[in-house]
Amino acid sequence: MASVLDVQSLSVEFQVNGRYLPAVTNVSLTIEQGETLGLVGESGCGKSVTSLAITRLLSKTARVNGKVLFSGPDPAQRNPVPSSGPEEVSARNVRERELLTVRDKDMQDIRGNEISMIFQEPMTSLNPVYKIGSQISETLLLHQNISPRQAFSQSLEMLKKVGISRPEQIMHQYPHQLSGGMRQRVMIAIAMACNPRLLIADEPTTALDVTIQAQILELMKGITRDFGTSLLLITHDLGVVAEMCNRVAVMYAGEIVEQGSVDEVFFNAKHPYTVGLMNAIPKFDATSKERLQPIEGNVPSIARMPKGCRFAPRCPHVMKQCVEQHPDLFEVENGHQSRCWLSVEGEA
Ligand SMILES: Nc1ncnc2c1ncn2[C@@H]1O[C@H](COP(=O)(O)OP(=O)(O)OP(=O)(O)O)[C@@H](O)[C@H]1O
Repeated sequence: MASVLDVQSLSVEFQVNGRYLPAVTNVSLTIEQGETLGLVGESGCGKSVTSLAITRLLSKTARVNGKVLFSGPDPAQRNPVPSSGPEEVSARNVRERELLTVRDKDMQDIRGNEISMIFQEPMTSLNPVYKIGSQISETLLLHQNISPRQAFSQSLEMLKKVGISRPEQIMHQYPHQLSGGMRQRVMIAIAMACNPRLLIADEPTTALDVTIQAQILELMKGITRDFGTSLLLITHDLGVVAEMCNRVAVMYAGEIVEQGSVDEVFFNAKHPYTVGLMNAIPKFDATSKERLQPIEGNVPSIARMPKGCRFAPRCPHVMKQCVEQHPDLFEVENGHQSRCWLSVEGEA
């Protein structure tokens, strides 16, 4: 079966003062059914722009190239009632569509229904003037051919699934009456209400304190597993990737610089940027006296991208070739790729 998401050579440029500047360059990635792909990198590396390009939510100043193939249920065959298990999901009749060229109306139907999104701050995504119950029901009524009464009872079920205690009362409350963690649970309920094939979560726990973060991640892991949903998890936190993901793509200055299985990339990191990110993680092991090693320097501005390797100005292993020639993504081992001249066979 085709990948749920197959992004091919995606590039995004923004028009700024009459010039087009590259925010995302030649990004290719795939996500299989039920798989979680982590997209990591420092602030400004292009993670959010990539997800907004996939969902066609970029501003009008953006120029997008490439292909975003999404394999979702054939609209004509879609089961109007959300299923509750992976078996039903895989049995759906799927059809591949290219999201950058589908009609706006079709894209609106895909968003929230077949592809859902969760963002960092739930307060900005929830509408402060509507009760929780109406906000979940609204998603169901928009995408599924059901009555308001059915939508209400399915919303209640979803609140139970995301572990909200007293769900009957919460249905009648407003977002400001809930804690941050509960609001994020509600966002997950809304995102999963229509049983999407793909969930995109952009820093979903960054605004929460650590114990709540762990609970929300655990919830997302459980619910995507139960529903058979694929997950694109955007984060700057490698600990979250280790906990949640099957595969990881590391972004730097708008490009993927390394990707592969989490084990391969974590235990056999090839790109000096990935190694730098690993060394910058605090270690809490009592015997460790190592100091944190931040990566010196900053991500280049999209207005001044280096000509060769974009990481060259910060790289501890920089060579003449790196400054002059832009490296491709080289295959290191089966499915493990690194955009570094040192990864070319014979040079490592
Ligand atoms: N509308 C826009 N116009 C011009 N530049 C933009 C626009 N949106 C994003 N950018 C630029 O694109 C680059 C990538 O931004 P993006 O938000 O994707 O980074 P990110 O990796 O998600 O960072 P963060 O973790 O801080 O959200 C940045 O340099 C950003 O300034």
